[in-house]
Amino acid sequence: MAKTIHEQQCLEMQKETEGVKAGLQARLNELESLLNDSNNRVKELETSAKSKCQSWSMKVNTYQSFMDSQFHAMRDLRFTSNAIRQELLKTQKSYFEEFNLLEVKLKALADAAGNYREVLNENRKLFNEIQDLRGNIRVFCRVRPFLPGQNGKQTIVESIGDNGQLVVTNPAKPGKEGQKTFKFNKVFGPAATQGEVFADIQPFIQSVVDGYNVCIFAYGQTGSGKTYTMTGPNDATEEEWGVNFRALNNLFKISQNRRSTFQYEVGVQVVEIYNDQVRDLLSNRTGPAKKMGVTSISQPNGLAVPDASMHPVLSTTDVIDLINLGFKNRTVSATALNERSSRSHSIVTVHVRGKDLKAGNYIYGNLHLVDLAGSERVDRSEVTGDRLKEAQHINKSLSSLGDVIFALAQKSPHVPYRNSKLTQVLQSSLGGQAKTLMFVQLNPDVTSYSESLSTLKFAERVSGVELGAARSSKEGKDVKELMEQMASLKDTIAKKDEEIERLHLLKDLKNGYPRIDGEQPGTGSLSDKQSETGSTDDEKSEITDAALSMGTETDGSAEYVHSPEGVSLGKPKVVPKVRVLQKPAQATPTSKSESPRASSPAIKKTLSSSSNLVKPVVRKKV
Ligand SMILES: Nc1ncnc2c1ncn2[C@@H]1O[C@H](COP(=O)(O)OP(=O)(O)OP(=O)(O)O)[C@@H](O)[C@H]1O
Repeated sequence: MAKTIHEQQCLEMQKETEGVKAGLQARLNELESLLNDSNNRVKELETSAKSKCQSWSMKVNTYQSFMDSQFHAMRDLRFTSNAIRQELLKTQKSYFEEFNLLEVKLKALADAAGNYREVLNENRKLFNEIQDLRGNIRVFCRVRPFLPGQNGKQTIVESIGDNGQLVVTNPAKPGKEGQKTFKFNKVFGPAATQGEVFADIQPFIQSVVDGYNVCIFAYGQTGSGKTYTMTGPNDATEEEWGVNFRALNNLFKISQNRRSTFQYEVGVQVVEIYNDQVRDLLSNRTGPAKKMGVTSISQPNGLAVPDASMHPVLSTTDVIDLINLGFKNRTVSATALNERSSRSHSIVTVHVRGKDLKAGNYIYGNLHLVDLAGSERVDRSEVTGDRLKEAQHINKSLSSLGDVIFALAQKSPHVPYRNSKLTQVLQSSLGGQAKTLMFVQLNPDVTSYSESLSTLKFAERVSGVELGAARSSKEGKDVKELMEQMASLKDTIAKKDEEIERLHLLKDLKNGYPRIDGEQPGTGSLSDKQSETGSTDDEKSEITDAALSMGTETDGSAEYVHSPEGVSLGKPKVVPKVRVLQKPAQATPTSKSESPRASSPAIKKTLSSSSNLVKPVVRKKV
């Protein structure tokens, strides 16, 4: 039994052991499979770790090479920055040195700038003094070339000297006998270009910008080239521009050059004087032109014709447009001499106002550019009626212009500006500080000889008596002699001045006395008017008297030539004769020119002492 129990126990234990063994075997299997799984997993992990490791090592390599490159770049940068710093220090040093140098130079410049204005003013003064020394009334002569189709025409011009000498030959008297010599400031031959002519005018334009008044006018018979000189031919190219355009162009150029010191404004008026009436050629008005009044130059704005439209101009193109427009409106008519001849005086007035940018004050200058009407004699033009009236007005105004210039040159105390609208309009630019330049235009054709001679005599009268400062600065025997003559002439003039004063006194006393013929002024006949042209007003008589005292000749011969420089040709010791052909109307009782003073016995005596020297002429010929 015990054995059975034991056996049973053994069996149970065996069973139990087998059970445990089976369990353990299962567990072992399980563990084995787990181990296998783990091994696989480890392998997997190992593979993944390896690949990650590889990728990391690649990344590390990339990073390392990036770091290396950055390091190199940094090193280069450091080098560059060091080099730049060095360069900067060097530049700074050189800048510093240059700044110091600049400071020294700037200081010098500042000092120079301080003196600049003074030097500028001094230069301006000197420039204008040089101009004054040359004489404030200057006469240039220009000989027109023969026109196309005029080949083979005979010229009256014998020779043109560099010194302003012009010799003309009378076609009726060939040889030396028929030659006459004239002297001007300059003579331009037929080949002279517009540019060459302007080169001699330019200093006048500079004077305008410096605050002077300047008058440039062209005088001569119809077709002698007045318009060509002053404006140029129709549709002129820049080469052919006349004085007008070139003057304005130059004016703009000078003002531009001075823009750091002066600010200039330029305005233009264009008027014409026709039959002694002033018309605005740039007016917008339609219909009949408005009559314009002429004021005295004492007007604060300095405008002689305040009613004429004023056009601001900024460029030469503006000027060309305005002048062309103005000239289209000019009064022209057909004459026997020229198919379309200007019968009026055209005046382009340029007003210049310059503001001194430092001082703040203004300077004013004006420039009158005048294309005068043809100066030919009435009978030559074969005109009657209205044309005759035109011609008489032209004659009168041209004579008045001559008288004014003559009186100015004589330093006469009375300048007869009021004798014509022309001289009234130009008053601010004639006399005083003003500078006057006359172009004497000549047609060289022999058929125009007598007109040309009369033109030259007019110019001679204007220029020959001018007593500019230049003469007083010249040395030499001739000049000394001339100075003595001048002194004696001045004495004579002074005596005449006294006489004039006396006459004025008498006139005042006589004021209110009736005219001896009882005729009212202004109702005179044509001949009356011509007498008036030749004589009337007080100033004219005064000038004529003064002129007569110096010796008046009437025969028209030119034995003695007055030169603008005071150098005589031919007979230097002869006292210059002043030719006064427009004699006052001899105090004839019917003349409108008869003034109350002429009825005074004293005055009659004065006039009669000179009246036998001069014949009254229908056309004033100067
Ligand atoms: N220096 C010159 N060179 C070339 N042609 C000229 C010159 N001067 C004048 N002429 C020509 O001569 C002609 C007459 O000139 P212009 O019209 O200027 O005379 P004018 O004196 O003004 O006459 P008007 O009194 O009738 O106005 C024009 O055809 C002009 O082109």
